[in-house]
Amino acid sequence: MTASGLPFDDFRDLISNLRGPDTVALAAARERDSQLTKPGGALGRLEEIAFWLAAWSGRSPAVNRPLVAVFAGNHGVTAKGVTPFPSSVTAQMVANFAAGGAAINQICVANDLGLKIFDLALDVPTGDITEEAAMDERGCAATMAFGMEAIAGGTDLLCIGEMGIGNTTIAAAIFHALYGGTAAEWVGPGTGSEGEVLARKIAAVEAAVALHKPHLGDPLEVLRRLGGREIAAMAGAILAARTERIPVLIDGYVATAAAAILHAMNPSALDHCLIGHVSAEPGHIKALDRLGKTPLLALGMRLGEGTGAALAAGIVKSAAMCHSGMATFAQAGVSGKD
Ligand SMILES: O=C(O)c1ccc[n+]([C@@H]2O[C@H](COP(=O)([O-])O)[C@@H](O)[C@H]2O)c1
Ligand SMILES: Cc1cc2nc[nH]c2cc1C
Repeated sequence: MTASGLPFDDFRDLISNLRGPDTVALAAARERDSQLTKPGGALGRLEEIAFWLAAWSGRSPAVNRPLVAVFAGNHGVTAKGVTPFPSSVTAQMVANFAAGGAAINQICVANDLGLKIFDLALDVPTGDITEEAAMDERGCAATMAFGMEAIAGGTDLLCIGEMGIGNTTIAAAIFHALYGGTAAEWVGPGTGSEGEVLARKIAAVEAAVALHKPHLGDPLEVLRRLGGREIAAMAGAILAARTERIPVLIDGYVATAAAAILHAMNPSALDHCLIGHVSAEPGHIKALDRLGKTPLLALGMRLGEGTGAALAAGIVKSAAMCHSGMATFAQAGVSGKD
């Protein structure tokens, strides 16, 4: 935070001055790929992933310390009856993550990924977005800064995930504010809302966007007013990864809402990110279209926790291993094309 400026000023500066891809590392990766023992292009999107790793890490493609960061927050809007589960489940699931009992724990073990959980003042839900701003500017900026620290321990592939009862309402409000359309277009079942709960969810998203409308031209105001702490922290983590040359995998509908805030500020802000999977939440594919992103996986999942990103990390690891470990035609004595 600057001594004189407003809390958001440093983020605005950072986002408007992002560095681009490392074109030297990218060219070297393309050159090596052309020599590997396979027909050119035969590894399909795995080759593109290896090039993406080179461009955004600035090194030869490698994934040695992949990390899943899961950010957890609670939301005042749950008072409006927008989700079938009580907010207490957020802290209970954080305890389950710590004990190793959640889906994300198993996927991390299966793919040899590190896992860190960041819980964000779960006892103090953010403001109910249908009545007030979720956060004040200082709190929102401080939470983004906290998210930036997620990579302090070091990683070379960051998977972004979240846990927060009520946060599919929050994500829908963010997408509705950024991309327009109707509230109903962006609202889906989340953990399983239907009937009256779903109707209240649509009404809450409509009411929140109407209340804050005059301020929603500024994406950081969308984040502050309609977001939540885990959304702000994910935005901070994605941004910090860019400045530290760490490629990022984004999870589902909710994590994508955090990414969309950065993209609205600078359309190149997500160039170091791939989308791990498309969630079953119906608004996700529409949001990905707006971001110009093609997800790696489509498994009908709608859990959150970073599970879709973590599964995709297995593919990214394989892409890096093929690139770094395969023999060249010359090394293996395999004949090239006539
Ligand atoms: O990100 C997704 O694609 C996604 C889709 C459906 C549900 N979720 C998870 O479900 C929780 C929020 O759902 P809800 O119904 O309480 O708004 C939260 O913990 C999310 O991680 C996440
Ligand atoms: C049990 C449960 C686990 C979750 N993991 C992510 N969101 C979740 C929501 C619920 C309700």
